[in-house]
Amino acid sequence: MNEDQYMNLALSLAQSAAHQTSPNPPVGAVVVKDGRILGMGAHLKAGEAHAEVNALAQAGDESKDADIYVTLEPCAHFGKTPPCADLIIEKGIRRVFIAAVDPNPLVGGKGIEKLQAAGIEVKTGICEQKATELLTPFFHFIQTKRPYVTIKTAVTADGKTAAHTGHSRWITSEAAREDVHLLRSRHDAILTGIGTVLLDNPLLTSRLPQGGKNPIRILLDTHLRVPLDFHIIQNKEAKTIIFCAADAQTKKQRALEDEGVTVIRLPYMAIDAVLDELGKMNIMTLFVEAGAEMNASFLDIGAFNRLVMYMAPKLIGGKSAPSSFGGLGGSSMDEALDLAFISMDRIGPDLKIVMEKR
Ligand SMILES: Nc1c(/N=C/[C@H](O)[C@H](O)[C@H](O)COP(=O)(O)O)[nH]c(=O)[nH]c1=O
Ligand SMILES: Nc1c(N[C@@H]2O[C@H](COP(=O)(O)O)[C@@H](O)[C@H]2O)[nH]c(=O)[nH]c1=O
Ligand SMILES: [Zn+2]
Repeated sequence: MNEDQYMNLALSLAQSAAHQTSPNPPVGAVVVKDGRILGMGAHLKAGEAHAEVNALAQAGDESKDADIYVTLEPCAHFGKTPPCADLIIEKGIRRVFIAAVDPNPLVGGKGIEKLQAAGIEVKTGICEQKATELLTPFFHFIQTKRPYVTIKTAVTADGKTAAHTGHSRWITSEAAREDVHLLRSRHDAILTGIGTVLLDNPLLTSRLPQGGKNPIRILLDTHLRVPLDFHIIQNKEAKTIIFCAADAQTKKQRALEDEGVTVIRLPYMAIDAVLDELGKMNIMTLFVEAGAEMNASFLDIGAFNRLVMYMAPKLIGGKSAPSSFGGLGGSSMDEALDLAFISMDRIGPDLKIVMEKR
């Protein structure tokens, strides 16, 4: 195998645990000597061993004079775990191959410096594009202290998210809806608005045949209008946090808190303020599954990173049927927000289109 193949193996290890390392990045590592793989590992949980530690533990004493392939620059600081750069030096590794450099101000470049100072040969940029894609949410979170935001919308081919009556179940197929649940399980939190809750009474859990983590439910409900008997309050399979305005009823807040709900009052209900709060809670990835008005408030300030659109080959029509983004909207196409198409896949009879904001 060549450098790229070993790095691709490390990347697939990182990818396999990508949804469980938050707020740490997903990282994979492979230890190789004379064409033989001596150890491989991924970072599995924040606060636990880093990928390099797991791979070097497997390689044991044979690590001396071996090569290590790691998808992110080895850390050089004491976080919850000791620095990987020191361990790599201690184990007598000969060469270190790195995919992406860590933008974390604590780490960036320091790991490489330490390794080179110890006479270890370091080569960076192997499969860098793939590694950077996988690390995008983490890099965004580290640099902005806000979650990486994915908006999901399900539309008919004429762009509607419901009939003009509000009826919407279902637009997309079982298969597409299961894919949504997979996405939910890959996110730390899922956000919706009181409009969607009053219309759909959603559970917002990830109900997958193979199981999966339930994201924390985030509800923006300015005046605490959510009925106490709704699923988002009564269902205890996931935590629910409600953001409301400073003048919301304290009686209702107490009743919600008695149900185990966390209520956070904001001086002003704005997406920026919510994202800052979620960043402070170490929520690295946020999934927005809401209605046109909520989506429009994210669009107005460009506060999202990715848009996942599920499109069904159906036409419903209706001049007042809702679409994915409401609000006032831009007044000329020059004001349109430019995205880029990242992928387009078929899921059952539907399309899954992923776009990213540049
Ligand atoms: N109407 C459709 C969707 N509608 C999604 C709604 O916004 C709402 O989040 C869901 O109904 C949530 O329900 P629960 O969490 O499963 O209880 N989403 C989809 O992907 N396809 C559709 O056809
Ligand atoms: N997960 C990971 C790294 N993560 C780096 O270390 C920071 C977390 O440190 P700690 O709190 O000790 O877990 C994280 O913000 C990122 O900069 N580094 C690595 O060498 N290998 C790993 O597998
Ligand atoms: Zn480390």
